[in-house]
Amino acid sequence: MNPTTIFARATGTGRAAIAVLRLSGPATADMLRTLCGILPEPRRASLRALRHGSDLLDHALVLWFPGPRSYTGEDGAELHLHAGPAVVEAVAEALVSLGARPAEPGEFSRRAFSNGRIDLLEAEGVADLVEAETQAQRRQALQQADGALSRLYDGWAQRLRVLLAHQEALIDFPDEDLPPEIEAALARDTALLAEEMRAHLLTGAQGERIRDGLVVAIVGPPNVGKSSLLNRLAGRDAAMVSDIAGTTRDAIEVRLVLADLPVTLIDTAGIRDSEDPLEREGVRRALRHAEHADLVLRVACPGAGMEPEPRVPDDIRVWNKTDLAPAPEGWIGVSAQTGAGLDVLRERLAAEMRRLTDLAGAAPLTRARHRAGISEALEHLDTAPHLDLPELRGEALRLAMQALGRLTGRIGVEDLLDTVFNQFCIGK
Ligand SMILES: Nc1nc2c(c(=O)[nH]1)N(C=O)[C@@H](CNc1ccc(C(=O)N[C@@H](CCC(=O)O)C(=O)O)cc1)CN2
Ligand SMILES: Nc1nc2c(ncn2[C@@H]2O[C@H](COP(=O)(O)OP(=O)(O)OP(=O)(O)O)[C@@H](O)[C@H]2O)c(=O)[nH]1
Ligand SMILES: [K+]
Repeated sequence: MNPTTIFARATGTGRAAIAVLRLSGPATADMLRTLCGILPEPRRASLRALRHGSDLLDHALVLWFPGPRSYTGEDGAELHLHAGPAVVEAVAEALVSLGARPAEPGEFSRRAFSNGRIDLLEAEGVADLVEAETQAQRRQALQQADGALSRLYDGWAQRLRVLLAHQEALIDFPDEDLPPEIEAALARDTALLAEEMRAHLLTGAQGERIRDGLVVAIVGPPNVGKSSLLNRLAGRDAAMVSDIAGTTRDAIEVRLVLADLPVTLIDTAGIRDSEDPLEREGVRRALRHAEHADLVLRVACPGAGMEPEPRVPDDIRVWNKTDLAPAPEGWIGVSAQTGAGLDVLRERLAAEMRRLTDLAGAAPLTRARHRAGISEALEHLDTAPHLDLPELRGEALRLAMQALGRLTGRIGVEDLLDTVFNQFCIGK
């Protein structure tokens, strides 16, 4: 059955000069002929009057992409319109009356996937590229969209295929005089592959931090200036400041970009013993945030009790209110009031964040889906050597291969496609 021809606005809906409608599907050529009179030259921007019946809709730049040399692999087109909502609406209505329907989120990329233009990992990379807000996210997304993870996983699947062939040779000729080295080599190569996967799993910590952002919690006793510090770092008055101890009850989160990386700064309730149930809950949450954060800023100041809670070595110790008294040895001295020392603190934070996201050039896994797939493959590889029967060892290798195949989408993923593509925005 022919797929329906779909269309969507590919550009944003804010006030703008140009709006791009993209089309994909077998009726594209007919629709262009109806709207423009003739088909424009392939892949060249042509200025055309768009008409529907007697109605002149717009003067637009029109691009015609005959399949399979198109993003989706189907016939496709782009209409670069004047962005007035009434213009876009008129053209959309004309397309619907010609048999097209609005696309679902991610439907263009889903068709590109179905037509073998991109695999699932590349599609996810494209989705991340569309969402990228920081330069680190852009680089990582582009790398994945360009197939870096696909090549890695395909390479592993290929090695597994060879191992499986050797394993099957052992099954088919059990009494044959296969050199005993084969069995040993198989075990060794399987273990080697498993080690590479284990190392790759570790990159997920960095990859997911780059994609989702790092969490930095600001903790310490009441009134040391945690909220003041958050406001300084955020560059705006996000959290309330007062000289009343226990001002911040629930955590306050601010998103910002530091060292090209997305970071969520969390201001937490001042940690102290309190009878007030609300404040106690605030303290409980503060401790939980500190525990789950990628980095913790431990704040203290003159006169405040120091380090009532256990301190983790990676914590950054910040001494606030240096306008009142200098910082002791081993603390970064700042004044949230005057701004003194803030640059040093930002640089230290940036350095720690770079350390937590450093990949030394490796392509990291970037999603829980990847972590789950690699973990599954790894489990099978780790089990294989402990199975007595060569048939079972072969089956374990096959299952590991399948887990990798589901990551690229090369095998058995129908059930998974909705989850992956529904996360896309419309028009992608
Ligand atoms: N106007 C516009 N800008 C865009 C896109 C688009 O579709 N339209 N893209 C959409 O995501 C991105 C560019 N990526 C693209 C990837 C493949 C093809 C494509 O048509 N590929 C064909 C033909 C290549 C060629 O002309 O030589 C192919 O690979 O066969 C187009 C865009 C970003 N910018
Ligand atoms: N002198 C001086 N006062 C500061 C500085 N930073 C904050 N303060 C003052 O210290 C008091 C407490 O500041 P907050 O930012 O509310 O402190 P907090 O740690 O968030 O307090 P809680 O929410 O109660 O835990 C306020 O009166 C601030 O104006 C500083 O660098 N120097
Ligand atoms: K306070």
